[in-house]
Amino acid sequence: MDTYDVSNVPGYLQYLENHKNKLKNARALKGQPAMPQKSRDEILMQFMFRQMMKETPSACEESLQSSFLPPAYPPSIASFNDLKKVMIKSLCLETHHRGRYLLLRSITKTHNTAAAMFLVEDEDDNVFILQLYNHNQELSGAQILKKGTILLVKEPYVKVMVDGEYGIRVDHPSDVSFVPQFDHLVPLSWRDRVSDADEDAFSWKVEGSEYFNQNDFRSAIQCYSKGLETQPSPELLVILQLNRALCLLKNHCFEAALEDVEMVLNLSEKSEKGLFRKAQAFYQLRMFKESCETHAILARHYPGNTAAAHEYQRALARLAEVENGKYEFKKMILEAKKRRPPSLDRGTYIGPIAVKQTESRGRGLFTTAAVKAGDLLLCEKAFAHAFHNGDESQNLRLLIDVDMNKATIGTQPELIETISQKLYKNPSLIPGFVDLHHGTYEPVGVKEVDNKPIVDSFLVERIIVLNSFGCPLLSRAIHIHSMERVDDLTRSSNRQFHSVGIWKMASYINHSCMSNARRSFVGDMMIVRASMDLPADTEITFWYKTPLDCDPKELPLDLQQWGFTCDCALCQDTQNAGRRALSNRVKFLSEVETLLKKSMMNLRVVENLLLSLAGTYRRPAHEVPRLALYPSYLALATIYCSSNKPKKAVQFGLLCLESLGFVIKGGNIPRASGAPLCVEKWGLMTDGVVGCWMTLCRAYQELAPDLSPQAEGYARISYKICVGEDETFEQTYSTLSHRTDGFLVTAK
Ligand SMILES: C[S@@+](CC[C@H](N)C(=O)[O-])C[C@H]1O[C@@H](n2cnc3c(N)ncnc32)[C@H](O)[C@@H]1O
Repeated sequence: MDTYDVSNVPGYLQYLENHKNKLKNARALKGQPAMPQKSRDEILMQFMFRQMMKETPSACEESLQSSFLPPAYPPSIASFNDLKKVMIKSLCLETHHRGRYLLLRSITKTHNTAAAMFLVEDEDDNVFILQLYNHNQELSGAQILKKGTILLVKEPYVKVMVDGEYGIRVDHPSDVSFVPQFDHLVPLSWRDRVSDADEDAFSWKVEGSEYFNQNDFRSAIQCYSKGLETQPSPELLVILQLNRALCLLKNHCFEAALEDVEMVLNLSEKSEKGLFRKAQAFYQLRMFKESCETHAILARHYPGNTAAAHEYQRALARLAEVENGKYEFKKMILEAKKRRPPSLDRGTYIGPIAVKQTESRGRGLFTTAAVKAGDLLLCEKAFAHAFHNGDESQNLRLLIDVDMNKATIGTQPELIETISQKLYKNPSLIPGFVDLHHGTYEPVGVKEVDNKPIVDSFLVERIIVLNSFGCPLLSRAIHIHSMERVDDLTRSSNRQFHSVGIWKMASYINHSCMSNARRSFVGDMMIVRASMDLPADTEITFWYKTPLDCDPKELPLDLQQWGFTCDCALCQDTQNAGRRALSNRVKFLSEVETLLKKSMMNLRVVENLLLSLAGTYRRPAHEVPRLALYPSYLALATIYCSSNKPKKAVQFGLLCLESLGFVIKGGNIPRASGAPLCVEKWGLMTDGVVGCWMTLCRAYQELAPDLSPQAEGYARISYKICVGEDETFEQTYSTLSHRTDGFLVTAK
């Protein structure tokens, strides 16, 4: 949703086709020996040269990096004990070596491009390229793969890579493990020291702490684990377990950290560090209630621990957000502007909504109580978010997925990696994530093997394709941008974004062009508000793609990517409209748009054309919105308001809202009675609606001053629905603005 899909853009389409051809040619080599007929030195020289060339971008080289997804293959679900060792010399091309494992040692440093890539050797001294996908963040900083790192690859997949080289490709995090030097699998010739037998728990603790001080948490964890195996004294056991818990926290393995501190607290229930780390692990797992409960015990026993007291306050604030849905949105906006990535430390509020089975759209999200337009339904922290800072091409990638016939530009590869690693490190999150819609993809159905979770990165990718949202840094900025473009009639809200994320609860919302809710973003928080009054037990829908800006003939929208066709009233009506009515609609619309772009125009001619355009619709607008009309009505309302014809401004302002499906009472001039202005039914919500209400507010000032603040009130609700909050309304709109739609050009 709102991602940069370039699958049908000619240049990329060609790219996709070329890639498919390469895959076809590669498949023809299936089963042939993979080991190159070159000496070890030749391979090494060639590898280094290629990496050097990749690191020195030439002037003509495109800055956009590509990631290619091969046809999906399942992760290994074999137990290590059932696997036999295979050597490089026996590997075959385009083959998944099921029932086998490779023990490898890196002989070069890592080159982190789309994948972490390096040369490895086996015990026969044969060398080969290894590509580890979804490991870049894991293998960065102090944890970068050093020369001499030992790895075990389960059921290795050997591929002809895009550049024609041969290599082992690992996609699933659970298919590879980093083997400590002292593991019994490691041959003596690969060890720095001959034996670790004499090392005691204390030595392991010292060694672990050295790694910790270098921020190499993976190696530190290995040392502390080894120390724990050597029957340490009770004091040392607690230290090793606490130290390992800290490293696990730093390495984002929050569940394992929790297990360690529980062990400590079983031995010593008042351990200050144990309680503190437990509270931190719960916080990171977003279990704020449990975190607060642990903090309460900590505060009782250690009232002087100021760091813990500070974190307790933080956990209490999160809990309040989760329970009450009260957020300081202005503060969040400032934070989102400053923080990179804009990851906000906030809790998720789930309003009066619940997931339920629908009749024909799988599961959907429903209201559990009646709500009003503008009410907060959901304010959700991203499960994972990959941010792209618009100015740099740094983490921007072209992702080619041959299975799905899809090419996207954005941060999708980073998101696949972030989620794959998050699940691998915190397996309790797997069921909730893989419950998300994944179409026809068949998961392996095995949760763990040898006490390690199985993570399928292709399943992760498929879930991302079907459930991810492209998102701006701030929806408010997008709103401002669309209001600044006064000359653009449509003020497009059909946007595509390079940043992408997964919001699990929002993923259950189905699409309808006749949407009744709208999403907006502040950093990595998604805000979903009702865009109309909804009774209890109503299915909540929003746009995967907006129907507002498309050519009338483009309905029903192309939603093929999600595997369904929209059958809302709008799409059905367009399909039933008949060719003649549709081509007339297109013709009149184009004529009106051309006229409205001119600096001098005959407004009577425009009005007559709009009457003809309205005549192409058969059903009333409150049943089927008249999308081709609303931008022109809005333009006329603005023109009449600024040329001091408030009556006409009211007429066209109301027509604009009615064309979007609104039913408004008490707004017409002359007034039939002194009845208040009242929206009896809300229509489709687009950014322009805010300006339309503000134009009405201005026009009523002269004609019916009591209606003016009511129109402003509706502008405020509409603003809240569009940008997620109304705390910044006064910074953005004012009745004193020199613009008739109240927009403040100084809004930032
Ligand atoms: C993000 S998921 C929405 C939740 C999903 N219905 C579920 O059961 O998890 C997107 C998928 O929902 C289904 N869907 C969404 N809107 C639909 C609609 N208007 N009509 C039919 N299916 C729809 C499609 O299968 C689509 O790929």
